[in-house]
Amino acid sequence: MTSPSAKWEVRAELGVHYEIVESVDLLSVDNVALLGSVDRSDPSDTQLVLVDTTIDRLYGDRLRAYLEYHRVPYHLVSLPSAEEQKTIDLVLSVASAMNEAKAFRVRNPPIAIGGGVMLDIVGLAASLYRRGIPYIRVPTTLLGLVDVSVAAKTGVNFEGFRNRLGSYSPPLRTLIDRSFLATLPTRQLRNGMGEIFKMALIKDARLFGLLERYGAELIEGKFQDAAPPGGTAASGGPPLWTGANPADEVIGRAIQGMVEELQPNLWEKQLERSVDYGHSFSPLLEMRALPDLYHGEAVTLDCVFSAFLAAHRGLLRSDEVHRVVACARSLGLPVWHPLFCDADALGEALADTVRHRNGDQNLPVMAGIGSARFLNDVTPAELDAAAAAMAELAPVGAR
Ligand SMILES: NC(=O)c1ccc[n+]([C@@H]2O[C@H](COP(=O)([O-])OP(=O)(O)OC[C@H]3O[C@@H](n4cnc5c(N)ncnc54)[C@H](O)[C@@H]3O)[C@@H](O)[C@H]2O)c1
Ligand SMILES: O=C(CO)[C@@H](O)[C@H](O)[C@H](O)[C@H](O)COP(=O)(O)O
Ligand SMILES: [Zn+2]
Repeated sequence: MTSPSAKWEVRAELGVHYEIVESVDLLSVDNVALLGSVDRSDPSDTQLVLVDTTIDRLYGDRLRAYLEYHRVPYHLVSLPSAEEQKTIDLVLSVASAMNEAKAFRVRNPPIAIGGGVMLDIVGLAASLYRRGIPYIRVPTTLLGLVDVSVAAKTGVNFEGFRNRLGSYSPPLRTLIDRSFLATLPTRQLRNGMGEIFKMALIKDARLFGLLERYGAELIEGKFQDAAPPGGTAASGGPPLWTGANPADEVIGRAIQGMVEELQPNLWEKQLERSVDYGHSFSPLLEMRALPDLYHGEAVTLDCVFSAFLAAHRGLLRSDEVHRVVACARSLGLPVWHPLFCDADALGEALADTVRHRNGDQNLPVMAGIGSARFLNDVTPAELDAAAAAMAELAPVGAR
């Protein structure tokens, strides 16, 4: 029936809509945002809730009480969550939990509550289960709130490579509640600041100013203060924040920046992505350094290293480089690491990133504070020069 020249074509559009919604005190029994986000048209459906073990320890009792108060039959599964455990094995454990909870194709989506690791694992499992079911994200870390909250991507680490297995699978909805940050350890708050710092450097000079002025105080107050921290009195100037308080403005601007950058290029057909700033050398080096470096710390090191590359090209003045380094330090983030001074490791990391970017460097670099451009011709000599500049930041004993 078919001649050798016969040909059929299939074209389809993949429309997508999801939302990131703030809802304060999600686990209060009066707050129905959590259950209102899932289709519970049959109240006898078992609600699958996946949490990380720390969240279970800290919030498990409240969560169970919340579900029981609303008479929701539930299957609550608690999974370990650390970068070293972000593997396909845990994705399969989540798929088993979906079977146990008798998950539907669309109805009654699973709810994932935890940091970026947990959300990535559940997101990938949801994209595989029945070839894709919806899910709800509830980030509980700062990094989760400002970055994973908006992302369409899921992923797990594989054979020493970061997010080597993954999918594009946005959630149905992300619920944002910064009250979870009250229990987050200081180093994890700093870690989340790493991604906010990245966004400020390439897109939002005002956000950078807010970080310089209020960043350290926000970390100290775990982003909980309703009133502005004492920046006004301490610095003598008028307050910089314009929203209800600096915590909301910093989180809000970071999320808004992600939405603006991701929405026009959600499926990453365009591989020049400014949100890849801080993610050019770090993916491989972060994995090599495990468990020493958290993701946001590795991103910060890459941001500082790439600032030296930009300065070498005349895209950044020395006073701007100085502000970048000083701001990272004020946030308690690292500005030096031996792997970022190792030209061979840096070259290897860039080579893998070039493969990820389909053969081009597409290296985002700062062009002044708050804007970016892309380089495609960075040489090994430039990597050496930036590595040498980074080595100058080493603590005296480490030089
Ligand atoms: N999908 C995406 O596009 C995307 C975007 C950015 C980052 N990520 C991924 O996110 C991961 C990093 O996420 P992370 O920084 O949230 O780390 P994480 O998920 O490992 O969480 C950090 C630690 O904090 C604990 N924790 C979580 N919430 C807490 C709370 N409220 N109180 C006390 N402890 C709490 C966790 O149990 C964990 O021990 C990386 O694997 C990264 O690749 C994914
Ligand atoms: O780390 C991540 C995603 O894992 C985000 O912070 C970030 O904005 C970007 O999505 C990165 O550019 C990483 O992309 P990829 O290397 O995982 O493809
Ligand atoms: Zn990141």
